[in-house]
Amino acid sequence: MAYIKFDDSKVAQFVHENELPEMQALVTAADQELRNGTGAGADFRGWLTLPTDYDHEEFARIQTAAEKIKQDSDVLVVIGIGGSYLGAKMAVDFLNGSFYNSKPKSERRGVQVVFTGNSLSASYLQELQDFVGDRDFSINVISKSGTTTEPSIAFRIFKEKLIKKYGKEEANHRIYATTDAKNGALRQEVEANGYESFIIPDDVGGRFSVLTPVGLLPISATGADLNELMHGAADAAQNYQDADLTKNDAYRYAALRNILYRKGYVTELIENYEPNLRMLAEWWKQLMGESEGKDQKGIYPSSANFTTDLHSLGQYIQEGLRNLFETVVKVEKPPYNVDIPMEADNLDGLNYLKGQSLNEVNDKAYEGVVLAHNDGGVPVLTVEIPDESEYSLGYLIYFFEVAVGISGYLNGINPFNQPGVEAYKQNMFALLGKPGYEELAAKLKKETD
Ligand SMILES: O=P(O)(O)OC[C@H]1O[C@H](O)[C@H](O)[C@@H](O)[C@@H]1O
Repeated sequence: MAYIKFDDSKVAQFVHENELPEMQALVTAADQELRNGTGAGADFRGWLTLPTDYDHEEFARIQTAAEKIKQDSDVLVVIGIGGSYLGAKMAVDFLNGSFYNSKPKSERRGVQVVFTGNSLSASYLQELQDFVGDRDFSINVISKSGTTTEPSIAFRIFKEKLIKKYGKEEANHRIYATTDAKNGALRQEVEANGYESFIIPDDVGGRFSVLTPVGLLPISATGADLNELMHGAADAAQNYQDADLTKNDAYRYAALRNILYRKGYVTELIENYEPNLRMLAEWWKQLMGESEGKDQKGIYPSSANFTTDLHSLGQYIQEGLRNLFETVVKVEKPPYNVDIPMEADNLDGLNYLKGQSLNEVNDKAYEGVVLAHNDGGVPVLTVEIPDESEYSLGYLIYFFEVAVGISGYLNGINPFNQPGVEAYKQNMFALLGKPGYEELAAKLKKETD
């Protein structure tokens, strides 16, 4: 029995029975490109074997660092953007629920973990500084390139606060840097100041890096079990190796989304029924969007959070432009369940729910939505995980990572680069007067005059 249950029965009416078998030859070719390194971007496949092939000494050092942070800090300020933010935030929320940071210390397994450096909002930065206040804190600054503007600015601000509070020497012991082994400004700062540092492997791109120190230190600071997380990913790596579409659900997912894409279903909505999975969608959107949106093609990855968004986007999904398909990430057994109280006067008429728990009501909502959206012309895929454990999260991460690798090759692109994200940065640097950008600045000035 598969650990993740992948249900594609609700795309059956949109996909002819020949279509999936017809994809097999292409999937087999994509699998070979991915496994043998003959496809584009082959230098960035480190995530494929990462769940078993990682630096165990560093892994232990991460856990030691997390213990130290738990001893000497109330808050860990995690600074990063894109792949150096989304995976960590997604995992922290997934594993600890919606109110982790608000819980009293005695009810938390770790320190409060807050995130910044993921926008250029002065207000957010100020509010976060106020939130940290006079309490003890440490910083985990994360940047693969070590040169990204948003985290660099946030780091300067929180570093200043840290130095003011503790003095330079103690501050240096409270900064944990996760970056490239050799390159980038952050690595230089590590060398100069002796921060404890962790390495983002060269062959793992940012959006595939959640199981590297990028995600592991923030996750560990909340007290979550890193071994179980890696164990889940390792089992997934083992179980999603067969190129046979009847045996590999991650590959089947990749094939089906390409079949749907070619029929005009060009937008995929990732959906959940649990608010602490909201950031899973944000992580997934970078994974899919940066991997697949290139060469003027690719599925547009979007999201909806249910049942919340049934009351906002539901109308569009049901009856709007028919270019959508849905992928639901469903949790079979969420961590909690709640009974709905019965009232003698039944003024709100809810007593018909007698004997049904809130999780059962949520499940019925899911079933009702799938049927309605299917009737409305929307194909629905479901990826069901048993629970919200570390093991399940590791498994799920790997499911989507391997799926996007195959999916990208099926669509004839390099799933592992992201050339397009540089375009705006050049303009921004020129407009801000960064040295080396004088020529572009003059050109932009002419265009805007
Ligand atoms: O980790 P960093 O080098 O700071 O990069 C953070 C992010 O910024 C970029 O713009 C890339 O598009 C992302 O792939 C990356 O995850």
